[in-house]
Amino acid sequence: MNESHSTGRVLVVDDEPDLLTLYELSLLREGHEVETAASVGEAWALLAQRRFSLVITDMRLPDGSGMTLMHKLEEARRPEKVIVITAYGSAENAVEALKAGAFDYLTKPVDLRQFRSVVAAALGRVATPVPPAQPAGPLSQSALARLVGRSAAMGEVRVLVEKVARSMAPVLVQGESGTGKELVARAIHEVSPRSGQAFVAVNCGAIPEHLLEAEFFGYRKGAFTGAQEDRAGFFQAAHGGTLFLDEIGDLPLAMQSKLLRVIQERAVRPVGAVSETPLNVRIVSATHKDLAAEVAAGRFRQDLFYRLNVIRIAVPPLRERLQDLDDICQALLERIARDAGVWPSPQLSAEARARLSRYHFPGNVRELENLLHRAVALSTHEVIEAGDLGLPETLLGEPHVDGEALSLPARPSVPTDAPSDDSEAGPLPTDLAAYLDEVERAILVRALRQHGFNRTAAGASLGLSLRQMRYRMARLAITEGDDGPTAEAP
Ligand SMILES: Nc1ncnc2c1ncn2[C@@H]1O[C@H](COP(=O)(O)OP(=O)(O)OP(=O)(O)O)[C@@H](O)[C@H]1O
Repeated sequence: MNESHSTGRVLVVDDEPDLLTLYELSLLREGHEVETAASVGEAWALLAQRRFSLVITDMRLPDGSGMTLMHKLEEARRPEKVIVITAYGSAENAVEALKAGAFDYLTKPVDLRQFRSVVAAALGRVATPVPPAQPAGPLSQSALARLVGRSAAMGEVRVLVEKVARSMAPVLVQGESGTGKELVARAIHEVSPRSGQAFVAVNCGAIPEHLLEAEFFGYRKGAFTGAQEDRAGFFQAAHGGTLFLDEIGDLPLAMQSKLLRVIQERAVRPVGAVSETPLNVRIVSATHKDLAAEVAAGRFRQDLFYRLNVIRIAVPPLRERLQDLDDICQALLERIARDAGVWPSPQLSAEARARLSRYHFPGNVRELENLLHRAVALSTHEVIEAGDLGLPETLLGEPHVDGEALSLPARPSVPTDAPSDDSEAGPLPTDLAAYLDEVERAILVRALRQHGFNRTAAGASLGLSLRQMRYRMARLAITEGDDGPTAEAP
């Protein structure tokens, strides 16, 4: 691993002399300068004399806890990174330490290979911070800058992004579809010391179940039919950087166990390989689902939830931060115009803005983006009028007051053009599957019509992702040609 070449000055705090010697020897062998302390008091005395690159502390110390030391460092605004060592099975302590800003944690009995790898990760870029990577093309603006919005909620999201970027702690980004979860994940990566390394984004719901293991962990040549050469998986590709696991709630239970193991062991074994390779990957995951409810329903492993949910960033739906609408529209219009080579960028008329602020955006910022794309393409002037927006009249609510959330539209009732649900009196269907398909088809077509054939918005109004919507439309042979063109890019 390339980080193992960075050396630093390390303070190790533990009251067990044998362990202290073990850690010390291991660090000296790696070329680090090491000092040791057996209590919070001793450690603080050493810290008063000099700066360290890293402090490794046991959680339980005779005169306090590792957390005490961390809080003292935080209060004194010291730059030292902290790794805490917790007793086996005390995950709460580890989580508490990560939340308090620890770089990472190790569990007793400490595996020395892991120990070296975590230390290397902590010291990796201390000496020479890498400037944030500037992705090429249309993404050239940093993700944090693209996270537009002056609402308190968005301000909080940006503060959290900058705060959590410093550590290794796993982050779970929660929010409805299209709210900007991936943008938040990218921003965390770009602000972090890992920004010079890879950001690998994976949509967990889009990979066929039988390919998950090979895609995530890679495989060795000959591991299965068709494996003609060694291939790295997402984890290896993200080594040193950040792995973004989008739609984590869609991961099947069997794969959840394997993922948990890799996260706990910090090592990955490609399919067909005999040994594991140590890994240094920061995990950011995202979901539109309520994962706690998924755990309660037995669809998501509690231990994995616990691991991933160390720090949670909630991205609110657009309808709950309509104060951001003007700024987001402006940013999106500038981006759309720039990508299309149009100048100056089109503006929204006052009426168009008022109309947008009365819409509840089931597909959130992505829906707004699609809507503006279409409006720019359709409008013949530099000013986009309300009529260019193609907003369905039926979904416009009351004008919002002071950024209050708008109420959602009523749940769709049973479609009138679907087979009748006259359950008491009518005959039972002779083919239940076909009957239910008809009901589903009618509902989907109705939602699509209501949303001007915008699949994202129609799907969101029914609690479905775009992918699920596409799948259902394909299964039920609902084609775009049937009912008019779709309103969004493929
Ligand atoms: N605050 C914002 N300001 C400007 N643009 C934004 C903002 N939030 C999101 N966007 C844009 O909206 C689009 C959707 O964002 P993103 O893909 O991050 O959402 P998501 O929540 O990950 O969606 P999904 O759940 O469908 O994966 C992107 O083009 C993104 O750049």
